[in-house]
Amino acid sequence: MAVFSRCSRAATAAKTPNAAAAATFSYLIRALSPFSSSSSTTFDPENGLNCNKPAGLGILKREPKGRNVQWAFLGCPGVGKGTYASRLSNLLCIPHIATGDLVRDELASSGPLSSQLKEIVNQGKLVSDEIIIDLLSKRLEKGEAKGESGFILDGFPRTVRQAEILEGVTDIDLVINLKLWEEALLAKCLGRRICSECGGNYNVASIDIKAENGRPGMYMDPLPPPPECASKLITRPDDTEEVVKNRLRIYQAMTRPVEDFYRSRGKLLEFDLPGGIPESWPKLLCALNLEDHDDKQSAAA
Ligand SMILES: Nc1ncnc2c1ncn2[C@@H]1O[C@H](COP(=O)(O)OP(=O)(O)O)[C@@H](O)[C@H]1O
Repeated sequence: MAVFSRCSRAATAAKTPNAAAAATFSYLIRALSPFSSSSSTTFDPENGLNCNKPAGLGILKREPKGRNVQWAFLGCPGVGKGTYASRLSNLLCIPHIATGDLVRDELASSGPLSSQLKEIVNQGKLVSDEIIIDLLSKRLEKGEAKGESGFILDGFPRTVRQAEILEGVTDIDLVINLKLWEEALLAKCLGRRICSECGGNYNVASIDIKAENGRPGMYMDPLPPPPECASKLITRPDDTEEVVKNRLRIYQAMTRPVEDFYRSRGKLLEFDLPGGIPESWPKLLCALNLEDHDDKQSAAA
């Protein structure tokens, strides 16, 4: 609650995004910089990636800043931000923080924001910058208390104002912009299933787009649940056709400009997904100058 008050004060007192940032994220400056040495993944120009896992890990060759990575994923609903952010989080041993998950946790908690959020999310609209920053701040604060540092953000920033606030308090290393053909996005959102018990994410959609007009075809296998989850699958209430189409429209209006924000700062990595996980994961690793010698994740795709 203390963080929420600080956030509200900052939002009303500050006139510019950066001024708002300084107040709103004041504790984040303490939380994120300098990085704690207790973390599990660090960039080291001499030795590359230093991770607790002893062998078979990626060797990170870029961003030798001597601290944990701070990356963010951009991309339309259904593109696979969660899938690839979670894989990179496992590989690099840094937290994957999805603001959509924070919103859903808040919804499930029946806290004071719950009914307000339910209406917004179920219509496919964006939650206010103040609320989302408050949820993210609390998550980072909790992580800091556990010794976490560095992060892979998924679903944040989604507005230029969020990007400005984030940029005002920390130096994001890289923003990965995942791209997929629009006809696949809708099908992937509609095919999304979640295990109500373990929270695992699966997809029943089988994407088969035929080649046409010089454009190659694309095939993406479904991502079936393991037998123990098969009878417990649920669909997100905001994954209906009408709401997904609205989310796609809102992405174009509100989040597309965030791409330009990072492009102009030389931080945007554009990545066209070539297909499903087996084709895309190795190519993404390559684009990031990462290696995964112990790629059990693809086998479990
Ligand atoms: N950064 C954000 N700003 C505003 N609203 C957000 C943000 N992140 C998540 N949300 C809310 O949570 C919902 C679900 O987010 P997410 O799981 O990231 O969806 P998607 O699969 O569409 O990328 C969004 O439609 C929006 O209402």
